[in-house]
Amino acid sequence: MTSLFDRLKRDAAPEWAAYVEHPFVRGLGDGSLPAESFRHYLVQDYLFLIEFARAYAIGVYKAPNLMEMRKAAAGVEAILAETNLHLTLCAGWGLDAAAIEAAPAARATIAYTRFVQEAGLRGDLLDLVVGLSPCVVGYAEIGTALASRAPRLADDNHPYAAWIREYAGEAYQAIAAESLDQIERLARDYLTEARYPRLLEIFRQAVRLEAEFWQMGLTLAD
Ligand SMILES: Cc1ncc(CO)c(N)n1
Repeated sequence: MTSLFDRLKRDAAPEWAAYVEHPFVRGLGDGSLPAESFRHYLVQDYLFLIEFARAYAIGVYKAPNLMEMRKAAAGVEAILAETNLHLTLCAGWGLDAAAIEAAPAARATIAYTRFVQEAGLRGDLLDLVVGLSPCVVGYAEIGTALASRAPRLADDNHPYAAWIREYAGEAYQAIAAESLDQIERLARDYLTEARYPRLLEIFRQAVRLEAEFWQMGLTLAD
């Protein structure tokens, strides 16, 4: 049987392609992305991760049992740990945590984080994890694709090597695999055909908001 995640991805195929093959992603891969766009994106992504961790934390509250509660808590930890990459890269540009946190959130950042928080508050844990899945699973897919394609990644001349290595790396791939397991586990207990269209709508919107996040970085939008 098709997994819930594969079904969602197939039913939102055009939106998924627009996300994982966005021009920003192409620029990351071949190194042609303007440094200014990457910096704007990364500062916003730091702000994103703080609010995204808050969305994950809703999963701790919504967990139907202790095992799911522990998994959700580990998810919060993993998202918060991801900010270390951002702090390392930002330190190279003379930006510390206080400076990044003082930056105003862009509308794309607010739209995406508030959308997933609200989907989780309104629904159950399955609604929440479906809304969170394009993030972790998508970046794992993008990281793997870029690492296999990117020229010059082996030497350190590639301007975005650290970013690509982080998301292609074993630790991040393991987090994405956990996330997929969690969706399928919850689907077994809570998925009905009647609620599938609503889950697809949450998924589709989250994927669109991911593409808009890249677009915000590319165009330096506030
Ligand atoms: C916008 C966005 N989506 C996904 C991830 C992966 O955690 C991230 N860091 N930022």
